[in-house]
Amino acid sequence: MSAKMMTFWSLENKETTSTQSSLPPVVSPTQGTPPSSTSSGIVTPSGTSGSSGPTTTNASNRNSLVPKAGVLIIRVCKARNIALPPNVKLPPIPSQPQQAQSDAMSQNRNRESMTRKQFWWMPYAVVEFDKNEVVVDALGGDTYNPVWQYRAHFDVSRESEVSISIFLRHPPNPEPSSPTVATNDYYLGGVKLQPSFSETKVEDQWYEIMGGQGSLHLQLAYKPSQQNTPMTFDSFELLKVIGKGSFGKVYQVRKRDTNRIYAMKVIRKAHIISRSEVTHTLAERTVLAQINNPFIVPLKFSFQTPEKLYLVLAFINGGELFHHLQMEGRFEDERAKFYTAELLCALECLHGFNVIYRDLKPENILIDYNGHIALCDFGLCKLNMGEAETTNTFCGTPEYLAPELLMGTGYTKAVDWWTLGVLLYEMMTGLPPFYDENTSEMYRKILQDELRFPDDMGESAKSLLKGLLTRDPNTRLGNNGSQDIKSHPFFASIDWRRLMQKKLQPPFKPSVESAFDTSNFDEEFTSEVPLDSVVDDSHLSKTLQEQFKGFTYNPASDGVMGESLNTSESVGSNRW
Ligand SMILES: Nc1ncnc2c1ncn2[C@@H]1O[C@H](COP(=O)(O)OP(=O)(O)OP(=O)(O)O)[C@@H](O)[C@H]1O
Repeated sequence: MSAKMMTFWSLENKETTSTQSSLPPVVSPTQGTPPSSTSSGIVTPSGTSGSSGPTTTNASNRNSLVPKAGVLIIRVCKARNIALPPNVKLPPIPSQPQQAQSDAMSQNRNRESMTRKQFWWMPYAVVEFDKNEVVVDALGGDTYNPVWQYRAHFDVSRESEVSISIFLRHPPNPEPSSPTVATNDYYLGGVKLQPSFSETKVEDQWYEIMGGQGSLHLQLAYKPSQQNTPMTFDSFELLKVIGKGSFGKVYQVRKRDTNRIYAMKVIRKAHIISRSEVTHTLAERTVLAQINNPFIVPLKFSFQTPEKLYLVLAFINGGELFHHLQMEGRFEDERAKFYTAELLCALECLHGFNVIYRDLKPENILIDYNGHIALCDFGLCKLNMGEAETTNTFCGTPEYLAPELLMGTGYTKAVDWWTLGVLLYEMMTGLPPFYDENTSEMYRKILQDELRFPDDMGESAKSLLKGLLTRDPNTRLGNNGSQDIKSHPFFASIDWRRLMQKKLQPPFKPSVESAFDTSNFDEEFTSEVPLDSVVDDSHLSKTLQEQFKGFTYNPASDGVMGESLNTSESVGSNRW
């Protein structure tokens, strides 16, 4: 595959939008008619009920039943009668030398003396709430009746499902000298549930394990925040540097009170002002805070100091798609299809909110612990793009630029379908379709060259790619709605409803040891000492500072968690 690609956007080209025909009203997700694209599964038409906002197929809509910010305490107790997937034959389990293998019943009495260990024969659980994942190793029990007795606190900033997935590690390779083959751990099933955000209720129940056998004992309790403490940098401990973008660093951090691990993106105000990027940065914050889609990285909090802006996001620890594609060269068809389908749902959701993403590329796609997609980096997205609206800003990443963007004749949401085609092509072949080391030559190829496919590519993949990589955006597949892409034969095996519920088992699960694990991130970053630099450009004028009004987002102190996508300047509080 090509080297890491840099996003750019032209400074000469001011962000402009023009409307070609009479527009449908630009609708905020919190008011009136729902966004036009409703098939993402997140937003469904609200017209029938006459309600004041979109409703959801699951409880992931933060505009309905929005809980007050607080902490959700989840205790994963134990499971019983778990079964291994058919055809899995395990080697003999070593005799039980460790104390952790003692009888499950003694766990509660004797917990402190036991250690959690990664015995391959003991299932581990991945607990997830709002894309925040905790890996829990067993304390005792056995393969079929593991005991975890683990309690985790999750920050609640919006309504989200709790998901518990149970896995078994692969037994060690009996011939250590043979090359290691990356294998997925065995998935033994899981439980998804909608927690009650009622203060008084403690849920204590056995749940049937779906996608496997047996049942799981869980306890859940929700505590709303008591105080209105503003979030500050000191609420977090910096752990590692995990990435660098054009505007600053991204850190892995630990929130001191709940112990949860997050990604913190730090942006210098002076830097974005000098590059006229304030609008984009505020757009990123607005989109992330508003959109609740299973394949988009959620924003948990944002705050600011006179010098810097801080975005606190769920930490997605399986690494960038770029990292995995680089290691493997290209992906099997099924894997490329799965990622494309999840990304299609993310883009469809953004388009439904009249947002164009504009910067799809393997570097901006993260893989979560279970192997699902999480789209990050909304620094280039464009808001308020109704169906008929065009914009002109020349921005993106050279390899992924759509022809109409290169022509400078204005472009619409359809640019995202072109980039989805480029990405699918790159995942299946290892290189973007019109790749050339010389950028000018690459632009020429994007505009003129015939689209070529390797001999071994299947007919339905070719047909989909031809559709998405159609130069004329008006006849490009997806231009009349994302459903046309979903209905393409290439996706015939995808059950879109189950995909949106994250019920399709990902074809690849990254190897992640714990929530702290950064092994899927570039050592170039993770080896760096994590320090938030002191900057002395704190003399931004009051007028300049005014531009950042509304950036701060801390549901715990704001109290209310719903907000509108179209009012980036007026939401949240201005507290710095
Ligand atoms: N939520 C997250 N979880 C884990 N890693 C993340 C997260 N957000 C960002 N990263 C890492 O940090 C890198 C840089 O983040 P991001 O792309 O948002 O920064 P940027 O400054 O906008 O970059 P660019 O210059 O590409 O626009 C990502 O490619 C990814 O590796």
